Amino acid sequence: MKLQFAMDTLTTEAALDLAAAAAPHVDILELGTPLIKSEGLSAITAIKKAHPDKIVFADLKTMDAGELEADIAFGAGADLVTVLGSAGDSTIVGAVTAAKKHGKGVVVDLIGVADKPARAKEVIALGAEFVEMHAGLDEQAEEGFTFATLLRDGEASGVPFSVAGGVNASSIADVQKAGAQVAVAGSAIYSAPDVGAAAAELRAAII
Ligand SMILES: O=C(CO)[C@H](O)[C@H](O)COP(=O)(O)O
Repeated sequence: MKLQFAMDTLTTEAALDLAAAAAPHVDILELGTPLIKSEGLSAITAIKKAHPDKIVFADLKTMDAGELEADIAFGAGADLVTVLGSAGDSTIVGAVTAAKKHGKGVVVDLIGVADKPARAKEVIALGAEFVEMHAGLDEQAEEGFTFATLLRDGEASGVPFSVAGGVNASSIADVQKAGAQVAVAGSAIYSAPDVGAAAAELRAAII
C-alpha cells in the first residue's frame, strides 16, 4: 500500500517545507485543494521540481470542464488529478482524455456520493486509475460519522481505491486490511510537532 501525504496548507513555501520533511517516508505528495486555490498551478510546478521522484497529486476536485482543468494541471507537473464522483460522466471522460494525452492519471474523489461502491465501479469503467473513499473535513465533524463506513465501501467496491479522511497511526493498519492501494493522511502528518517523524510512524505501521 502506498502512503499519500495531503498538504492542506496555504502557501507554496509551507508546502515545500512539509514536503521536504515527509518525502523520505511517503510515495505521493498531494497539494490540497486550499493550497491550489491559494497559490494556483505554480505550486504544483514547485513541488514537482523539488521532488521529481515522487508522484505529485493535485487535488483539484474538478466538477466541470474536466479536460481543460486536468490538462493545465498535468501541464504544470501533476501526475494525478482529482475529479469529483458527483460530476457528470462527460467531465470524468474529459479528464481521462487529458490524462491519456499526458501519460498521467485521474483519481475520482467520492466525497459526498451516497452510494460510493456503485459510483466507484462506473468511474473505473470510464478510465479512472482509482477512486478515493473520502470523508471530508466537514463530514468527519458531523455527528454519527464512522471511519469504518469508508473501509466497508472500499471493500464493497471491488475496484482499486484509496482512503482519505481521518487516517492516522491508529487507523492505517485497518486501511491496509480493507485492501486499499493508497492511504491518504493529512493532519496526522502536517499537524504533528515533528512532520518527518509522524510520516515515518505511518510508514512503519504499514506492513
Ligand atoms: O481532501 C481533503 C479534504 O477535502 C483532505 O486532504 C483529506 O481528507 C485528508 O484529511 P485528513 O487531514 O483528515 O487526513
